[in-house]
Amino acid sequence: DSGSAKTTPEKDDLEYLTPVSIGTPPQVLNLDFDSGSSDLWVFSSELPQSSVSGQSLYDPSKSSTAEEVQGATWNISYGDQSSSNGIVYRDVVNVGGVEFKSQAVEIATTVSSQFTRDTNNDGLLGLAFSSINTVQPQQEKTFFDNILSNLDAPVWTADLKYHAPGTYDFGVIDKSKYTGDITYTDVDQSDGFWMFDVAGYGFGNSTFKAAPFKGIADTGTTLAMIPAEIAGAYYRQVKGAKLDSQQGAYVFPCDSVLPDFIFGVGNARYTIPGKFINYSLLDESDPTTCFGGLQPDMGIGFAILGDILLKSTFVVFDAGTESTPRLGFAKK
Ligand SMILES: Cc1ccc(-c2noc([C@H]3C[C@@H](O)CN3)n2)cc1F
Repeated sequence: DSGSAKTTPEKDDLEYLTPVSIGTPPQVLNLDFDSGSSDLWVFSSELPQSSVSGQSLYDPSKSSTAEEVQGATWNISYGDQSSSNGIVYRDVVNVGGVEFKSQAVEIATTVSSQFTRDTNNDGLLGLAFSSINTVQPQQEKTFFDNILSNLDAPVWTADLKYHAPGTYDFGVIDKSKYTGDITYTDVDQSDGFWMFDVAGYGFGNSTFKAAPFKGIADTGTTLAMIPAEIAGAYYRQVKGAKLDSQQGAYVFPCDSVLPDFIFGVGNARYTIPGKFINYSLLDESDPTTCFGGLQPDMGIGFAILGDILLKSTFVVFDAGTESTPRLGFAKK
């Protein structure tokens, strides 16, 4: 098996939404594929109307193949303190033509206000390791883990783009989506994330600094949260940049020319164009102040390499053969 699904960015590339078919007849929901978590959960007909604002709802009672997982519940919270919880069904799930007949579909009976406000986002599809799936009393597997044995290759890939649709592929590495070689690096899955070593960094007219740090590849995070001292050194190159104490984030004049940011994987070097790092207006009411795509990590012990970084490369999430997972990066 192999398949490919188009993923479309919301405004400012805040998140990328991918159509997923669930049930019989298929109910299509647009999900946020998140390599930083491991639950597939959806807005559902079980939610109170006050929690729904335009999202598509999965209704298991309308699917002839839906089966409730008796007694199972789930409860998850995300980096930004948003959260959701509910009960569990199993149903047919199809992503880009790859199908699994008894995927755990976690239906939300509660969602926090951030999700209610996110009107085009019908739920999340977790692609981190199944060890951090939140279903109790018995953990469920991610879609990737479930389809793995049927895939032509034990991989899924992310080709996210700046202000344009990209693709998530399963079971195939599409050579038309990258240039040059793929550089692979080992993954430490012990925290359930795609965690790897960034070899170092450089920006503007500075030379590359071999200063390794750990980070997770997180398609569900919009920005790139990097070690505070590196973020500080980067924004010192930007005239008028300052750490907005209220936001705990760097802002700068919107007409700033931002330097490119180079990051290393092994011996390879990849460039995040400065244009990507001029992420968005801080506030729609002030057209002169902009918000940075690179921000300091909150001292959690590892960087969170989200879409700002991932969209500058072609990324291979490889489960490996002797279950030694690895990440591959290529230019595009
Ligand atoms: C409203 C909303 C809030 C959060 C998220 C969200 N999705 O993935 C992540 C990151 C952070 C880490 O938790 C795992 N990956 N955050 C999505 C939303 F639509």
